[in-house]
Amino acid sequence: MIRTVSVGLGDRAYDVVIGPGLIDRAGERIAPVLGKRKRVAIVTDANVGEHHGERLAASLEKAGVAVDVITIPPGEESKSFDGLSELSDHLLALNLERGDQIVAFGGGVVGDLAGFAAAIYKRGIDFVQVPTTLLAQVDSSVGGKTAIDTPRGKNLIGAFHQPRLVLADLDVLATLPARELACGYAEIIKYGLLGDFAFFEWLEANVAKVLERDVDALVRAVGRSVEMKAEIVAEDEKEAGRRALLNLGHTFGHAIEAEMGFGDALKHGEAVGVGMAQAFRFSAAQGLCPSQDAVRAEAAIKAAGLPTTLADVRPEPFDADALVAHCGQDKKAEGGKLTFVLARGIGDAFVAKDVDRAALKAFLIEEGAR
Ligand SMILES: NC(=O)c1ccc[n+]([C@@H]2O[C@H](COP(=O)([O-])OP(=O)(O)OC[C@H]3O[C@@H](n4cnc5c(N)ncnc54)[C@H](O)[C@@H]3O)[C@@H](O)[C@H]2O)c1
Ligand SMILES: O=C(O)C(=O)C[C@@H](O)[C@H](O)[C@H](O)COP(=O)(O)O
Ligand SMILES: [Zn+2]
Repeated sequence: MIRTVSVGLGDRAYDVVIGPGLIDRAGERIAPVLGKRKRVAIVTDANVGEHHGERLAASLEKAGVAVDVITIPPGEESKSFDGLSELSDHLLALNLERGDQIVAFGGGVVGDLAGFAAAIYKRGIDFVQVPTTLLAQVDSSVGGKTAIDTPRGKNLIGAFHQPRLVLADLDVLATLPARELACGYAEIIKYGLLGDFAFFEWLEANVAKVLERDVDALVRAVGRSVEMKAEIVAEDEKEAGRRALLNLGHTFGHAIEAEMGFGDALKHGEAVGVGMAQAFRFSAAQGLCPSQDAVRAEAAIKAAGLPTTLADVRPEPFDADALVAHCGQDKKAEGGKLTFVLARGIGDAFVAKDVDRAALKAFLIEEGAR
């Protein structure tokens, strides 16, 4: 039942271990990647800490690891300059040394924030990811993108910093709220939409099983997602080319998130649901993709209870110019020109450079922005 996927990055290669029962034996797997002093700071949020914190700390201590725990407030708001400042101060107060490590124990918010803190603390220390949301298990814990948000946009301040090990314990998903499970599903179906039609068809048939947390379905869904991400990251770690495909739905999605102010009203996975449906509709409107593929992609995203339109996010229309301006802040933009991930069909995404701003604005107005 345990599946291990390796991220092939030479002397920085690491394993992503997926399966049930990993938290209780995490110490045995984490201790060997630690320095001489075997000391870690677990960074977690209040929800994860309450449900699973003691078990992780006990498992590490049993393996001879000295543990301190730092608990941050749950929610995207923690992925901010203020959140980073508080966390860095806490790490300094513990006097964590360069040979010590951070264990990021939580969803993508904890992973992105703690990973970024690890990248810059005393000019960089190692860290381990123990992802506890479906989204973090299939996506954010793998690949080394770490960041915080600013009011100007999503993940705009950050670093590439790869973890030493990822432990994705499927048992912890038992306590995850259904809304968060759907957010993870958005990033899972992204892999099918961007490059694996057979996986997409399997997801169409098995969406209920994944959302019911059927273990076999989770092993397959998480395993295939991580396998695809690991392969892409190993080929293009710093997003010079193909890695941008993992951004399908994110240029639209991040723009909507920024307009919504990074709160609880719209979660990242939900924004990606809308963004991917928009990427397919925009591709169809540009004559790049059959319109029946856009309809099918949207139906598959909706089947998980995810939003797919701007009106699903809020009744008040979005400002088209503001959305276009956010797209211009996107990290894929080049020479002031917009880059999007578009599709020729389901399972066949590509990177489109120099997307026309007027066409984008007209499309967003079609979509209900004003
Ligand atoms: N670095 C990357 O490659 C990458 C990829 C995708 C997303 N992200 C980022 O990840 C973030 C979203 O992550 P997320 O969706 O995991 O959200 P999250 O970290 O906010 O977690 C969602 C909620 O679930 C709770 N939670 C987590 N695990 C739980 C568990 N096992 N049981 C009960 N409650 C639990 C958390 O406390 C939180 O309230 C966004 O900031 C996004 O930008 C980064
Ligand atoms: O790992 C990647 O590469 C991704 O694009 C994965 C995305 O799901 C993730 O949300 C990522 O943080 C977005 O990256 P960004 O560079 O657009 O901030
Ligand atoms: Zn994402």
